[in-house]
Amino acid sequence: MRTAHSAETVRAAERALMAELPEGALMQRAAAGLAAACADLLGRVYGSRIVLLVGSGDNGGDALYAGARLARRGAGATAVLLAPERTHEGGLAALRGAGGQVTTPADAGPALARADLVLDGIVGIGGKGGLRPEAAELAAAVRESDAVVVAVDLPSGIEADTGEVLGEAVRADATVTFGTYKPGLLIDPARSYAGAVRLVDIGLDLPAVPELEALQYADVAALLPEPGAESDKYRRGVVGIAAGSATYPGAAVLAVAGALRGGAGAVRYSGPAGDEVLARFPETLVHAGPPSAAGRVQAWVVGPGIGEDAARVADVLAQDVPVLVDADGLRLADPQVLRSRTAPTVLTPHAGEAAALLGVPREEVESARLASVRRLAAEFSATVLLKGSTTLVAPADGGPVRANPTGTSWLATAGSGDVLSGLSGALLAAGLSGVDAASVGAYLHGLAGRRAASGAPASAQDVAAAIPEVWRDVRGEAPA
Ligand SMILES: NC(=O)C1=CN([C@@H]2O[C@H](COP(=O)(O)OP(=O)(O)OC[C@H]3O[C@@H](n4cnc5c(N)ncnc54)[C@H](O)[C@@H]3O)[C@@H](O)[C@H]2O)[C@@H](O)CC1
Ligand SMILES: Nc1ncnc2c1ncn2[C@@H]1O[C@H](COP(=O)(O)OP(=O)(O)O)[C@@H](O)[C@H]1O
Ligand SMILES: [K+]
Repeated sequence: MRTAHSAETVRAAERALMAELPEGALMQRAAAGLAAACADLLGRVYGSRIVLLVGSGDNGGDALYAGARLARRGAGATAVLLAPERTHEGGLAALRGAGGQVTTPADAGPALARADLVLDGIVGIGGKGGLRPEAAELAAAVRESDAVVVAVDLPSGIEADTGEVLGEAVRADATVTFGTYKPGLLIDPARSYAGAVRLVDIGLDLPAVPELEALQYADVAALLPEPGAESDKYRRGVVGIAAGSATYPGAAVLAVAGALRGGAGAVRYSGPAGDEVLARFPETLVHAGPPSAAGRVQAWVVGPGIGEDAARVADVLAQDVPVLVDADGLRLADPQVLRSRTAPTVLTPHAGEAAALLGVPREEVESARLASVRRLAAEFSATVLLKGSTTLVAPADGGPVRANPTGTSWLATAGSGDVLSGLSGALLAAGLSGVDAASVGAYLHGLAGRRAASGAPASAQDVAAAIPEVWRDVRGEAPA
């Protein structure tokens, strides 16, 4: 599991550790890791030209000490000081001692134009609000340079705790972060400014429960359901799909397509698109009546393409089994009923649906995804999966939010959300908790999207068809 902690948590851990270490030792650990990462990226340090963007705090200090280490190995280093009178003293002395030069933002153009590598030490976890004008101009100037840009701790201008980007920010090719990931490094829009992120251990003792986490291959492999010798289709879990309408039969087909690949023992379909579902997937158990009359089901998916059929949504929500509500179902569900359910409920809105549920503009959800998903989970006492460029999953009980690391913008294709709802619903039926079903579903869905697309457009059906391959990959099994 990759874990991320807030700036406040990091500061508390730093204080505790600094009390036990000699003055400056922690910063030296950070600078050593940073310099090593830069050396890797440069390939050859001797003779390379590096520019350090140095703000007024310790983030600038890290850049200066790392620059001094690289200068001692033969790099030409120039520090651009944003606040010459408030620059980290020790760091500046070290850089000068190693033969580094100093300049001002106004005169930085020629050095930036020649640079092989730019180290962004404008601001780290001490940043507040958008970059101030001079820093913002420097961030914009870096974009014009051909140099490799390495952010110190995080790209200056992103909000460490939320992933918001308030105005101009440094666009990095790589970020070297200290002690732990910061939530903003895992959440869009900020994540897309960070490039490849490398974590440098500086010995912090961090709380076991992080603010944010991201599943990795091994975590997902451990959670995937696997039939045992005594399994039958009911023990593996039966997932019910209440989706589709005369107008949108395809949503039913796609949700069933996702569900059939999700590890449940059987898929029941309830709704008016039974013929279309059977034509494509004869293994589906199709029922014409209301969902509650469809027979035994361990979890329901309700909503994709259901049109205005509020009665079908209410019928599903009244059942005392886990329910995943998506698409039209989110609009038709009675909020009071959602809140009062005792079996697990999973809501899977995209930003527009989330905005409608919260009664705020869509842009507000998109710019503050972490706060929005937490608020939804609290307001509806449900696990909430917020779709988008970084899919986030918030548990109903306020625990750590999960950020999905596998997304791809190729998934932004009609019907791919229906596949996700079926897949996650099947995982719910197989016995995973709401948070695990939603986050494992998003993980596999993202990988399947990448696999199906491989650089060219893929349809939602292709995404569903790629799920078995990525399932095998995650479990480390070679294809038969
Ligand atoms: N505290 C520690 O022990 C360690 C800290 N480390 C580094 O120290 C950083 C935190 O240092 P600081 O607490 O000094 O804070 P920062 O250096 O992140 O930022 C604070 C400084 O930036 C300026 N600033 C704040 N918001 C700004 C904005 N919007 N635009 C322009 N300037 C802005 C402030 O005036 C202040 O001087 C970490 O991100 C990390 O890089 C590492 O060296 C590891 C050890
Ligand atoms: N820019 C993006 N980057 C990565 N994934 C995205 C992006 N935009 C959408 N997605 C994903 O694509 C899927 C689309 O789902 P949804 O919005 O419900 O569409 P539909 O209703 O057409 O199926 C979701 O899994 C979502 O997370
Ligand atoms: K920075």
